[in-house]
Amino acid sequence: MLRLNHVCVAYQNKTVVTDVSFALKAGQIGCLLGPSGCGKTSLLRVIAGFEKSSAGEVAIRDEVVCDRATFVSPQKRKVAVVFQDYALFPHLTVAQNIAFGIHKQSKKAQKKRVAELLSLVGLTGFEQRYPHQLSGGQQQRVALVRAMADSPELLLLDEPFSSLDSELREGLARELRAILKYANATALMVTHDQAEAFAMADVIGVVNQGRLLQWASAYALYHRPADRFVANFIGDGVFMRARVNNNMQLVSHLGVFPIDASFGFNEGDEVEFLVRPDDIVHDDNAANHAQVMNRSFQGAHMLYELALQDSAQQRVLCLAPSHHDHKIGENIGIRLDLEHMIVFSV
Ligand SMILES: Nc1ncnc2c1ncn2[C@@H]1O[C@H](COP(=O)(O)OP(=O)(O)OP(=O)(O)O)[C@@H](O)[C@H]1O
Repeated sequence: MLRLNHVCVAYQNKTVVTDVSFALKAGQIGCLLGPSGCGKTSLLRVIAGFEKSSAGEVAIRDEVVCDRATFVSPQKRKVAVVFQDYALFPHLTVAQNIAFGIHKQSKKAQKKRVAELLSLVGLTGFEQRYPHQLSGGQQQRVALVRAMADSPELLLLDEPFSSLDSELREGLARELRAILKYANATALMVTHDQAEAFAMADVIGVVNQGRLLQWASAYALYHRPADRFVANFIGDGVFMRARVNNNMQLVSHLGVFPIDASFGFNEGDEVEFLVRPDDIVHDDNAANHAQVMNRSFQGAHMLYELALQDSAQQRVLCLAPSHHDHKIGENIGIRLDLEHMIVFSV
């Protein structure tokens, strides 16, 4: 449905997006995730046609809409954008806002479509309200269906939850996902918030400094990050120091672990491997001990920050059931239970 090949974006000859390629299938929800200023919005604007790429190609439904020789205007792309601030017209009612993009249809058809869309987002009966008479979440839902009114091929959502309270965001993200899936819409969202990306998307692209580092499911980003930035950005975790021995094993303070030859490391290499909080198991009988430096109660779990008893006093995180109530300063037994080895050169 959407394909980007080697897309670059530049403003006044300064490149801010470099060589980005990915594809979104019909009915999929994608998300571009990255820190502020990494180039996510620029990519979205190029896909919408508000900006031209400086190199590469964008295709929607196998039709090239932007390359060196082609530029299809935004109106002709069958793409709709939901902006950060919803941009609902304050002087129009909910029904008028939604019907705005389909005003060329008959009054009867408009009314039917508005009713259908309001029912989709659970706002039947809200037709005559004005935007200021709606909550933030309700306004966001109206903005979504207004964008969907003319049945676009592709929906683009630019930080759609950023003006909402943080407690609301994840719930609304899950709700919007259900609505988009029900409508079988193809959508691409940008955000810097990974909880939103996880709640909404089938496939997530992590962007940093204008480059797409990995395009994969949330599971793969968390468990098989392809890059050190992705490993650090997604989820919690720390990098532990280790050395490669002559049996292709990692020798670390928390034990010796085999590594795959495909990693391409040699004996004596100094490396770092990723340790997630759920890889550290609290075990009173374990040979290794660590001191509780900090703790935060998370309901079912307690997240401990622990200092290892090695010369560097490396820190690790440990997610333990919260009924194990250890105080700051206590020493507790831990062992490492790694499912995948994620190793990077130092
Ligand atoms: N119209 C413009 N002219 C010049 N530079 C721009 C323009 N728009 C964006 N930039 C620059 O391009 C880079 C990428 O910006 P972009 O808005 O795409 O990032 P972003 O990841 O969406 O950031 P945020 O999450 O803060 O919105 C930034 O360095 C920004 O300053």
